[in-house]
Amino acid sequence: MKTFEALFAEITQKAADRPEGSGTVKELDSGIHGIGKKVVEEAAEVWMACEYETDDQAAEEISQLLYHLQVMMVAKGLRLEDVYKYL
Ligand SMILES: N=c1c2ncn([C@@H]3O[C@H](COP(=O)(O)OP(=O)(O)OP(=O)(O)O)[C@@H](O)[C@H]3O)c2ncn1[C@@H]1O[C@H](COP(=O)(O)O)[C@@H](O)[C@H]1O
Repeated sequence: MKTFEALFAEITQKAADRPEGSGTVKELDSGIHGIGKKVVEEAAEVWMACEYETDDQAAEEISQLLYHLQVMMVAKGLRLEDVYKYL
């Protein structure tokens, strides 16, 4: 099972290697504005899933929100420690 840290490392590597067909590369290329829209969209989907859908659907939406937040972190050049220090 993938962890938060492992996903962040994978996304960071994708940003460096820019492999063909990577959704992460495409999203990074949409810029802060484009990534921000995905973050807001997924946050709304988390809310709706938690309110009206199953626990598993809610968990899936939460995983997608975490992914888009990580893409935003990579786009901004933020490291995990930059965020963890506020937890
Ligand atoms: N965990 C994720 C992940 N979660 C969400 N997403 C993206 O977020 C989208 C979810 O959006 P929705 O379900 O709302 O569907 P949608 O709005 O129709 O999606 P789009 O049309 O906007 O792409 C998915 O289509 C993916 O594009 C993810 N994309 C990639 N990952 C992981 O990131 C890693 C790198 O992925 P690639 O860069 O694609 O190789 C891999 O481990 C992947 O499993």
